Amino acid sequence: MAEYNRVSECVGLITLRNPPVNALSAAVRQGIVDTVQRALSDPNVKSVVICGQNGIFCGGADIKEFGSNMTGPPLIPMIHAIESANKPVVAAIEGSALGGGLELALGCHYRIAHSKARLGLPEVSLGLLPAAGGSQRLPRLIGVPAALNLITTGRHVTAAEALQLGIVDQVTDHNTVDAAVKFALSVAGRSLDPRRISTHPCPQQPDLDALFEEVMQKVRQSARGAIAPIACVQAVRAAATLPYAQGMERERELMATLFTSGQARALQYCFFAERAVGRWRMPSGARWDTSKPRPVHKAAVIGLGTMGRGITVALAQTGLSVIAVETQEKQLMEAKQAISGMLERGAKRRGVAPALDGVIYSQNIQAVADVDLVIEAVFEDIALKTKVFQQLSAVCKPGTLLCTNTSALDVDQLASETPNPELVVGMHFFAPAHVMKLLEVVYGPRSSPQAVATAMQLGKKMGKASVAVGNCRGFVGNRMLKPYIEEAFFLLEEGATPELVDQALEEFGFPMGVFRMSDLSGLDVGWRVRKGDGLVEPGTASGRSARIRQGRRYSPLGDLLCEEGRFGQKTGRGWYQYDKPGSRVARSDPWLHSFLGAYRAQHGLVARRIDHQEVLERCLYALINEGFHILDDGIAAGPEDIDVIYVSGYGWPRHRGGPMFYANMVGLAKVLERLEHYQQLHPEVPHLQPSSLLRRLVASGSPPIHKWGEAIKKLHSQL
Ligand SMILES: CC/C=C\C=C\CC(=O)SCCNC(=O)CCNC(=O)[C@H](O)C(C)(C)COP(=O)(O)OP(=O)(O)OC[C@H]1O[C@@H](n2cnc3c(N)ncnc32)[C@H](O)[C@@H]1OP(=O)(O)O
Repeated sequence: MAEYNRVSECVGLITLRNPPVNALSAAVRQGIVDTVQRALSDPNVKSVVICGQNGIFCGGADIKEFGSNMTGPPLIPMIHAIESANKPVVAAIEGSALGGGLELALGCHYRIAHSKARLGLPEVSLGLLPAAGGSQRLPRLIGVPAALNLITTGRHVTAAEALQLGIVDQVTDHNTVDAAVKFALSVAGRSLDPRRISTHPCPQQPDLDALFEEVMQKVRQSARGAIAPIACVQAVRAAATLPYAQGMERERELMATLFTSGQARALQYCFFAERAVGRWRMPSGARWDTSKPRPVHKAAVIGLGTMGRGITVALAQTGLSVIAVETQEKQLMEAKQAISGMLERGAKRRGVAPALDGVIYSQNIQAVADVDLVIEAVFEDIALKTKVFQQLSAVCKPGTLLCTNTSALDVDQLASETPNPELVVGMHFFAPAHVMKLLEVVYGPRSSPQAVATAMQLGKKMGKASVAVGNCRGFVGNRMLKPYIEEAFFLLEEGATPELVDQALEEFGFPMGVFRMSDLSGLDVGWRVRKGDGLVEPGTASGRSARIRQGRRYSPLGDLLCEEGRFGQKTGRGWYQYDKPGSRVARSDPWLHSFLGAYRAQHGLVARRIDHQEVLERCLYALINEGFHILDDGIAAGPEDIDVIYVSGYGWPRHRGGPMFYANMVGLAKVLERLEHYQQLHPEVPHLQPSSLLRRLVASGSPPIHKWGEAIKKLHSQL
């Protein structure tokens, strides 16, 4: 709703009230329409101020309403009525003015912002465009290039940048509403014609066609199949080339296409999923809202390899004191130099001072005696990690939380080697740890809720999408990746090439296909794991039996490449070839193609034609199937957890919502039918055997994804 008051005798003050972000719900829109009319019809009111309660102007349209039949007054005429008013209307912007919130402000005649406010048109990140006149007014106000930048990226700008761009008229460090009221009084009675943005022509721009062509090309490249950024460019083009009314019509048409698209649904799902994972719960019943995190002022990182360095930077950038420990002097000095460089570059980018003094370097593990939390990031070796944990248990003050950054080892086993297993959790960072958004917080049966709450809160402070997951081999992300990679290997055996598989996955929207990604991360990583699992055998055997290991189909292709010293980019050869070791541009490698031919001949495999559809179904449905196993096992609390992990850490295209959302969109029955089909063709591949949860969900009528939680509970209680 919107509240109306008269202040300073002749200013009508309208306050948007819809916690937490004053979203423009039907009730708020109705409130604005009513109160604006009231202010305009009151002869004692000379000017109007619109503000939001609780220090936030407005977070935009109410995204929750998008999925339902929208009622209440529409935004466009509401904003138009404000712009057409014959009394000055001033927006008092505190906190955020985003999306429809900024569009409302652009309909006002003046905008006053608090210095800490953020403004933006983030609709593109929800699969939409600013369709309440924003795509038409902003270019008229700030020019085409700046508007294109803001609208196609959805980035939020500070009040200072907004002032510089001309979005706001004044910035204040004081009470914004008071400043806006004072301002409103000062402009009462002035002509409003020049203040109605929709009546302005777009500022002239030389060589408009070339500009739009260049931007469109850039946007198409980075969009990876997302349609909203392209529609945003088209809408701004309409602003630049058409009269306002026709531009609005084009805005409406483009929005109509986007609004009902699967992409908008997926992106809006991601928005809520990212918030839902913060409300974590464990199978024990422990939950986010009943578990109090411990304060963390001082942290330590043990082991300053690539991961440890990134973690140190991520911690220091949150303002924590960090003790960074590396036992070898040379490595410690190298790490210090690298960490300082990363901190300096990060600070420069963010326009702040680097937190160099926040990190203390030491060769001695005793230096961590008084820290609140330790993150161990030594080499992935259970014996080594166990030793470090035992040392930490002896050195640290009582109650220090012990976290392990492992991607594969058993967190429970590690915890059981310490006197206080309740203080142990996994913190699985992704490289580079100061850049990548994802953090899996891994709890074991003995991890205390407080330990989980503390790690989750620290993750949030570091700006990570933190997801609490149970302990199992590979946790959630890597566990699901295994069948995906295995299917890609099998496809090569059956006749595909790395180029074909990668192209199908990249067209789907992954930034890199499985083979280009494997070249980037290093083929030796998986080789080491497979060796540890006793799967690697000398490469001379041939025939089907050579490709069945531990009772299931196995492809030794990756092992054979490693035996050739082809570890990917770092050796200049992998699934592709590179100009030199370390170079990043992958080129097709004729050697690899003849190697595949020889391999198939040796194993009696006849290459067949494989299309993109089969690549997608085999790789993605195998991965999704593992996701259902994970849900059934209670390792992830809900599909949102899996989807946030995949979108934030594994390059799953956000406009497809994550693997479980994608399965829901494709239809669970279809996923089940295709898995059954492939399982019949490949009975020796257990990961193609449909999960029992998937079967049960289909049998119970394929409930929509937001009802899976209930369905899973019900299905479990029936077991
Ligand atoms: C014809 C025209 C038709 C449609 C036009 C659409 C234009 C639009 O306006 S689309 C919406 C554009 N706005 C946004 O994208 C802003 C989204 N919100 C945010 O970026 C942030 O929430 C924030 C406003 C910057 C506040 O951040 P923070 O303080 O970190 O809080 P959160 O945890 O993010 O949010 C708190 C709580 O509010 C819910 N919420 C936030 N924004 C909206 C919204 N626009 N609609 C509905 N609900 C919103 C958010 O989901 C959180 O609630 P949970 O229950 O935790 O999910």
